[in-house]
Amino acid sequence: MGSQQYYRPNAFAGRSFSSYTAGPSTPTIGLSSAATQGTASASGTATPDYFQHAHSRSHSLPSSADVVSSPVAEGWKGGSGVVAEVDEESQREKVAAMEEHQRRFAEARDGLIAAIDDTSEVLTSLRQFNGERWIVHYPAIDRRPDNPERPSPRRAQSVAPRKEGGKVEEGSVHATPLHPGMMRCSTEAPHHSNSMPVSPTQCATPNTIQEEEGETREQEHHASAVATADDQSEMSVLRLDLKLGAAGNNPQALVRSLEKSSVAQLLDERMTSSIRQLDSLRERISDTQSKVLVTGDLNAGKSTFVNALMRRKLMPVDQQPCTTVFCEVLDAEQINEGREEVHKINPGMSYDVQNANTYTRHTLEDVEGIVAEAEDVDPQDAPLLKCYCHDTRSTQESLLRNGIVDIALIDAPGLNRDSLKTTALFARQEQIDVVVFVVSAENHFTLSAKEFLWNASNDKAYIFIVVNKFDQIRNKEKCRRLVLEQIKQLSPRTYEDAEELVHFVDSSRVMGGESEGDSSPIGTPMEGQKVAGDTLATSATATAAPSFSQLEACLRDFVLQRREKSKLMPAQTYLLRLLSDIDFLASTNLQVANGELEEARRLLEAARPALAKCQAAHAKMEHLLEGEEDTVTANVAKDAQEKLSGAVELIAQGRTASPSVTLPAYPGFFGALDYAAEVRDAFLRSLAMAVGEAEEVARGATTQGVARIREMGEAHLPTDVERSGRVFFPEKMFTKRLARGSVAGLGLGADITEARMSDVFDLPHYIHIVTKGDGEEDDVKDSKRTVEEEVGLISGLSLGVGALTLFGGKAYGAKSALGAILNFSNLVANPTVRKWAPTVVAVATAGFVVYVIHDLPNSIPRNVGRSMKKELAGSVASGGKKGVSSTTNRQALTVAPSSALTVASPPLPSFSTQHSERLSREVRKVLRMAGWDLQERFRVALAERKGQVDRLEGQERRSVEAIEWFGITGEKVRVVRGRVREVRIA
Ligand SMILES: Nc1nc2c(ncn2[C@@H]2O[C@H](COP(=O)(O)OP(=O)(O)OP(=O)(O)O)[C@@H](O)[C@H]2O)c(=O)[nH]1
Repeated sequence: MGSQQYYRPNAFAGRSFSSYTAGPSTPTIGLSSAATQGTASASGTATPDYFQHAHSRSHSLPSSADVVSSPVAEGWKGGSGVVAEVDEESQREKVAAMEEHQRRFAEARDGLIAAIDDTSEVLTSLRQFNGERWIVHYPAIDRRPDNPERPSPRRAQSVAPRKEGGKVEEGSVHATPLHPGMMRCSTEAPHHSNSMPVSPTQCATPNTIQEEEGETREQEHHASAVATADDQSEMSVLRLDLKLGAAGNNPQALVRSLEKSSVAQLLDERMTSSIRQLDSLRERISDTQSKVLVTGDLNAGKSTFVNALMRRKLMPVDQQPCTTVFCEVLDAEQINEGREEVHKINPGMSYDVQNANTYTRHTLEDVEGIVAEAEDVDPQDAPLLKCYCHDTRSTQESLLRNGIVDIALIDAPGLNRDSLKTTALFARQEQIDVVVFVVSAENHFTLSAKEFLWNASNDKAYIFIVVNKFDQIRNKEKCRRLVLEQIKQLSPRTYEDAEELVHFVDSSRVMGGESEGDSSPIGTPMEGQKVAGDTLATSATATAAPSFSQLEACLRDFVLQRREKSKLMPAQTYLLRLLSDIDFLASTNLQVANGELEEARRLLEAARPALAKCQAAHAKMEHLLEGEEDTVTANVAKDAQEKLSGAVELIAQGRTASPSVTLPAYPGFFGALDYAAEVRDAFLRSLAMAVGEAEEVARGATTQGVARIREMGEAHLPTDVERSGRVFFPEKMFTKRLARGSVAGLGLGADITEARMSDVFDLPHYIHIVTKGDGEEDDVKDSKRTVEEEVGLISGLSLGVGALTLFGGKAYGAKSALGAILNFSNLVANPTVRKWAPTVVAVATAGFVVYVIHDLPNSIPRNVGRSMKKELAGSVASGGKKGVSSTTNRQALTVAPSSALTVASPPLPSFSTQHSERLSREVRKVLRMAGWDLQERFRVALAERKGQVDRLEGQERRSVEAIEWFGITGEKVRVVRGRVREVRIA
């Protein structure tokens, strides 16, 4: 066996690691037996250098106990010098193997620590990615059978597919060969973390073949644990524990029913707890200390056993149950700067040896008092003691100072109903590497013991069992058989390794043979022991019986081997499971992201052109709408203007604006004024008819406009956009005319219907005819003439006629009057005329009056028409005197009472302009509404398309990012996973 070979646990099985030097300060080969030491010195093969280049805590040759207990050594005992040389060679090999073992342990530990750090980093960034940039998909969502588009990502992508019989299929990327045995192991995953590779057979028969078999078995054992951790068909560490409500039986259904964000939130919590777990694993594997919990039935001799291991009386021993505290025995030399003392942890404090506030100091002698004080305390509140003491034995013999690892021995209270739970909880703590169960050979296993063992073996698989007080048993074989049978039931694994793990001893004998209690004070080193630093001189009383020495040797092996198993393997198993989960998550999410990217790009191929098309259609439609609105409105306005202007012209000529309205019959001279009123009414009705006709034309034009807008919608709106269901009712248009209460809603004042004298005798008109000789009037001048002026003209003309008769008279109106005077003067200058003038004038006047009266049926409509035309023409200037037309509704609102003759008023549009504006306004309103409806549909369609494109672009961006992220992460995880898988735990 060369120094390069891997450490093989079974090579040491049945023997011991119990021979180590005290460290670099004592670089001698610490042979414990004087004879062996002598041989080693004589041969001169043990050089100090050998240990110095290796480990600070190097190991040496086995102790005498080893030699005595080893079957090989038994055969060599008392042999020749050749035998001694072989022995020396064998020890050297052991040392070399142990060094290699330590090196490999450190390598494995460092590898796992690095993997823990990497995994923690990956998890942290996954959490961050989950929260900020991507909702991590939980595999159960995507592996639904009803979604064939998303095939289930194969969990075992990096695990060898298995065929019938456990053979590995070709193309497997898994390096570890799988075998039928693995299937069984797979179902017992929890135990593997504590699995003990040493078989009883190998312990008893250390031949080469069996060692090799043992090695193979060990490798397989480890491989199976690794494969089990790797070969998860479901999520394990990051598995969501979904057991809620009706869907509790079907977590996948529950996952699907939950929002993805809720699942991601649950996953985030799971990842957070995994990060915490990684931290604690890191702490645990970095911790150089191993904890050994000594527990068992009441009065079984636990304290005696601890004292025996320490070779000094530390814990109080009594025939009555007495231990009520958890007392952790530690090496003062290594941990407490060589000071022997007891730290009683203050309740509720987390112990820190550097922080004196977390504990109170006591002496070793105080332990008995503390234990006595705590007798009535609830086990849950049992004090925790840290008991620092020297173990003055050599590293070859001492469990505490073994030269490799710091060990803490914990003396726990005896199991009874009250303390069972507390101790069971304590035993399950991850920090506990080994449980040593002390049972009295006299009582075997009590109910509490069975319950504890049953539970503990689930968690720890292997329990170290000390059957104490064996000296009290007469029929030892029977006792041994019965106890082993019980162990077989309670902890099968322990039973399998019974030779290593079950020891029948008499602890009290180690302590000087005082099985009925020792009266020596607590803390007293045993006879033959000296204080720390002194060379050990083992006395006859301090030498344990062979069976106890063998127990110690096995316990040391067990603890040291367990240390590696219990510290590293859970970390490796956990890491592999976690990394497998992350890898699974990464590949699932990679698939999902690829699917989403593909989907986003496929949909974008259609969505982007659809958006562009919609935008273009919208722009075009806006332009068309504007044109349509303007065209229809302008046409309507023009038509109305023409129609109504024509109507007003007809009225001005004394004709009705509509053929369907006829003038009333003339009632005679005495009814002339009433006739004028009826004519006015008829004209107004005809005007209303004309307005109605203009409105009808506008309705038609609007209906056509609305239809064209609808057609525009049909032509340009995307096909998937719902069309407007609005129905246009043209008859609802123009229900309101200009002013309520005005005549026929024409926006005219009520006084327009009232007849006036000028309707009957339009003197200014007559004067105009007389003076100008034509029937036309100066509209502008007339329009400026006020009511008062007209009244003056009428009276002036009457008076003028009188004056013509009387050749005298008063002043009469302006220009016409002056013209008359001039004509009259010319006539008067002629003597013939002067002679006949009165007669001629009288006849002419009479004839004129007769003519006027006779022409009234014709002149009244004309007078009324002219008058109305003026009123309908509107005002053309502002700030002028208010005319008759000021009585229109609009002017009535803006012009002050008649007393205010000069007011600033806006120009009043004509009747036809008002109505054409009104019509065009309403038409524009209707068309705008129709257009607005279409615009709104376009707006919604555009927003939808824009939103869809934005969403898809976001999905595309996120998917690309996720693909990159999960690709890199998956790769990283696989690398870390490969590294973890390669870690070989001895
Ligand atoms: N004959 C014999 N007596 C023993 C042995 N070990 C312990 N005793 C005696 O058994 C009694 C109880 O021993 P302890 O060590 O106090 O037992 P314990 O399990 O620590 O007791 P609690 O912690 O109080 O449950 C004492 O009187 C011891 O002297 C042994 O191996 N042989």
